[in-house]
Amino acid sequence: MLTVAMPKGRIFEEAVELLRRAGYRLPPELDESRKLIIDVPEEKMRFILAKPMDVSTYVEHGVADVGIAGKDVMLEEERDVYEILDLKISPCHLAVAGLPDGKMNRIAPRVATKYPNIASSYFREKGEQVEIIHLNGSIELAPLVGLADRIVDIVSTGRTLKENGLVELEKIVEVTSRLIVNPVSYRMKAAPIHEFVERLSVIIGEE
Ligand SMILES: Nc1ncnc2c1ncn2[C@@H]1O[C@H](COP(=O)(O)OP(=O)(O)OP(=O)(O)O)[C@@H](O)[C@H]1O
Ligand SMILES: O=P(O)(O)OC[C@H]1O[C@H](OP(=O)(O)OP(=O)(O)O)[C@H](O)[C@@H]1O
Repeated sequence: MLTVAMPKGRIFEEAVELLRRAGYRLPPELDESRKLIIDVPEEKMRFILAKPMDVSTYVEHGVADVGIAGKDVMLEEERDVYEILDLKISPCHLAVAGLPDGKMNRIAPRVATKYPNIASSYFREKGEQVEIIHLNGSIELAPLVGLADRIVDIVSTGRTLKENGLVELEKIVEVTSRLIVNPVSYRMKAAPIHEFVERLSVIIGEE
């Protein structure tokens, strides 16, 4: 039995579609129900549905053998897991953004973000002193109301920035979803994990 930690939310649909294209027969229950644990005995799989930011926690602790997590989460959390495949789904990027004429007059400009670790190391490497303000969402609000001078956030279509009169200033890193594996499971369940990776690799290679 392989336990797969799946991210609820925007990655979920694409991830399930990828698995189905790889030939896994997954029941409609997976897409439709509110259950958080779904067993698929005919595929010898169990799916656990977690918040995207938490998937790597389940995999690191070994309660899931494998999981699907955004590269943004992997960079922010630095978990003890193997990242073994770029699934190339849910593409977006992390960027610094702000008001077009936003001045940075403070000694340590304020940067609002859901990604405090990524943001601090980015500015540290640039040699810029900033004050990080950790928010949980609606990051674009912060510069509009004067809470922050800049934001570090995900950009996909760019619509949220545009509709809030903000501009992208610097691209930090491209983001796609990754297949991650618990190091112990990687050894103990080598055969099913290799088969899983192989079947997904074939599908990704086709694109
Ligand atoms: N436009 C986007 N905004 C945010 N995340 C995106 C976007 N496009 C792809 N992603 C990927 O999706 C993941 C986040 O998914 P989602 O927004 O469903 O979860 P969340 O951040 O927990 O959302 P919420 O807290 O709003 O429920 C990110 O880790 C990232 O890899
Ligand atoms: O470039 P876009 O296509 O507009 O996508 C980017 C936006 O989507 C995400 O927010 P989300 O919808 O998850 O809401 P949140 O701010 O509450 O996290 C992200 O934090 C940006 O705000």
